[in-house]
Amino acid sequence: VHVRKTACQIDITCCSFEDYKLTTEWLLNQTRHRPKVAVICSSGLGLLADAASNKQTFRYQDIPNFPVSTAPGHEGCLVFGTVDGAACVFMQGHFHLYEGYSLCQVTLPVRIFKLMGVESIIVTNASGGICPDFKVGDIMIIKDHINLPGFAGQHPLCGPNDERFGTRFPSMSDAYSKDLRRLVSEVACELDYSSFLREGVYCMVSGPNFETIAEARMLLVLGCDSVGMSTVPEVTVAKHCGLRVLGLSLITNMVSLDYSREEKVNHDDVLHICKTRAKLLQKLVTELICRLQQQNINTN
Ligand SMILES: O=P(O)(O)O[C@H]1O[C@H](CO)[C@@H](O)[C@H]1O
Ligand SMILES: Nc1nc2[nH]cnc2c(=O)[nH]1
Repeated sequence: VHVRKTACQIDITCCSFEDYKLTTEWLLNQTRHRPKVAVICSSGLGLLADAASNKQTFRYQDIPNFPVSTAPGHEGCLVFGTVDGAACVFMQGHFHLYEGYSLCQVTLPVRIFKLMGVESIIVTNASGGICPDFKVGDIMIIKDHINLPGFAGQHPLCGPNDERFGTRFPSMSDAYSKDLRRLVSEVACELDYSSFLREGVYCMVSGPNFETIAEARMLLVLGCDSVGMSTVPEVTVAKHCGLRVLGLSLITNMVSLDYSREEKVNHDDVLHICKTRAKLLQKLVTELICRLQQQNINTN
């Protein structure tokens, strides 16, 4: 990992292809698992990894080049295992801009997964509901996103493009795989989740503060259904390097759009809702992985 200057002479911490390779080879030497599916577990959802068997766990601090999780509710472990025979890797906790990491560091694990042979990535997060029809505890399949930090130049693909990962100008109109969205909807219906299953647009803000009411109203006008401080960089880098992506967002609170509302969101409440809904999400994710294993979908 080294510091380099971009064209606009801002120092950013960046990884070279050799850095990614070094970490990938280190992991491949430490584990026999060869995952095809990666799951990024959000704030308070590390439990998703509990469904795996034959687990092998690495602390982020022990993995070369890996950042460490500093956000509360993020365990900071990489867990390899099998779900119904399918080899998977789970990130218990991910990284955020607000922790002070560069977007290159935030997205480093995604490229390592790609080099390890992962084909599909399931990204989960906790978010605040903007769509007035949503309720706390809903699970939103992410149909699309708005990359607000990206509009301001905080974009994980800024800087020299490495063609070994993907093209300079990737398409993002199909970032979230239609097949995976259809499959997860089917699985959710079978599990009788329809009453709290939604689909919508996730917006990333950098955080760390929650939204002002004026900001929340702006997001509603922009067409956002929920808002959070993660996911978009990982999804962008995953799509850039050809991974198939599914995004699931747990609505942990409703964002205040009204000055008369006294309730205020806080991270403890976010974590509490994650805890109460984690088992449901775990069932959905594990059932989905089983189905992927059976069907071995090849189209995007
Ligand atoms: O996106 P994840 O990390 O799931 O968590 C969400 O919840 C935290 C705020 O409570 C922020 O990190 C926000 O992004
Ligand atoms: N920005 C933002 N992130 C969240 N993560 C969980 N809830 C929220 C929210 O209301 N706003």
